[in-house]
Amino acid sequence: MLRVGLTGNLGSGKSTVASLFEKRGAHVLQSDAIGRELMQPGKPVFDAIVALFGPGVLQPDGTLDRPALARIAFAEGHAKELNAIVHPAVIARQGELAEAIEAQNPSAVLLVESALLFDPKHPSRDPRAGRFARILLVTASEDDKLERFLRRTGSAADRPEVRKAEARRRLALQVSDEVAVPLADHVIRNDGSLGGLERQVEALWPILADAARVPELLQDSTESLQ
Ligand SMILES: CC(C)(COP(=O)(O)OP(=O)(O)OC[C@H]1O[C@@H](n2cnc3c(N)ncnc32)[C@H](O)[C@@H]1O)[C@@H](O)C(=O)NCCC(=O)NCCS
Ligand SMILES: Nc1ncnc2c1ncn2[C@@H]1O[C@H](COP(=O)(O)OP(=O)(O)OP(=O)(O)O)[C@@H](O)[C@H]1O
Repeated sequence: MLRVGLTGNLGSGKSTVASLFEKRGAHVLQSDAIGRELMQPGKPVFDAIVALFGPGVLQPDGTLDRPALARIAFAEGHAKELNAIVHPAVIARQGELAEAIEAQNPSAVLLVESALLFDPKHPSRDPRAGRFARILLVTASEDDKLERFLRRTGSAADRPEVRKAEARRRLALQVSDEVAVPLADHVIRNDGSLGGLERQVEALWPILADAARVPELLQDSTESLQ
């Protein structure tokens, strides 16, 4: 199986790219979705978040108040503590799901989608060394990222400038395209139409599918890291 880390900043278009690959037969694991699943009441991640941040992060129905948690993480500067709870659990769950996919289909292409594959403090520490044979990066202009993020998220009650400031705070915690491009094996530039995005996916898909089928290619890409 070819394990591909699919990354890019908030609003860059990773999920759109992932679904275009999925249409062609790739398997996709979305870190945000796995994170949400692990943050449900009763899960150890949920308990750890409430123990650390207090009952203020709960809604009246007992589920997590995500906007409240986002304020604590991004506006009040506690993202590091939240990440320390959520990320190891997400990575462990991804490992289990990846193994199950590989057992079913040893020549699968698996895309693991996350905005946070690179550590912003040590961006040159290559995540391929441990988890991925390839890194695929989706880039876009900052204006497009912000505009797409605003279009996709947030309640209509929030003022656009408040949501934009929130998006900028999240972006500041992510590795920039400038730093990530030289670290990636494949780059998809999402700076035009959805048709242009699909054409890039169409061109890359046979390369990834071939690499998944031919074990020597996998071997080559991991050996070059040592
Ligand atoms: C703070 C939370 C509750 C806000 O939830 P919300 O529904 O508003 O956002 P959602 O989870 O859908 O994330 C949307 C985007 O925000 C960005 N983002 C999320 N968490 C982080 C973070 N810790 N650092 C930087 N950017 C982040 C990513 O680009 C992500 O795709 C949530 O983002 C969270 O728990 N974050 C910490 C854990 C994490 O890193 N999750 C993402 C991958 S596992
Ligand atoms: N080239 C494009 N043209 C127009 N709209 C686009 C384009 N690419 C993506 N979008 C739209 O922008 C929004 C954000 O895209 P997407 O959810 O794929 O980004 P993402 O990188 O996964 O974001 P996040 O990290 O916030 O989850 C979606 O509504 C998507 O349909």
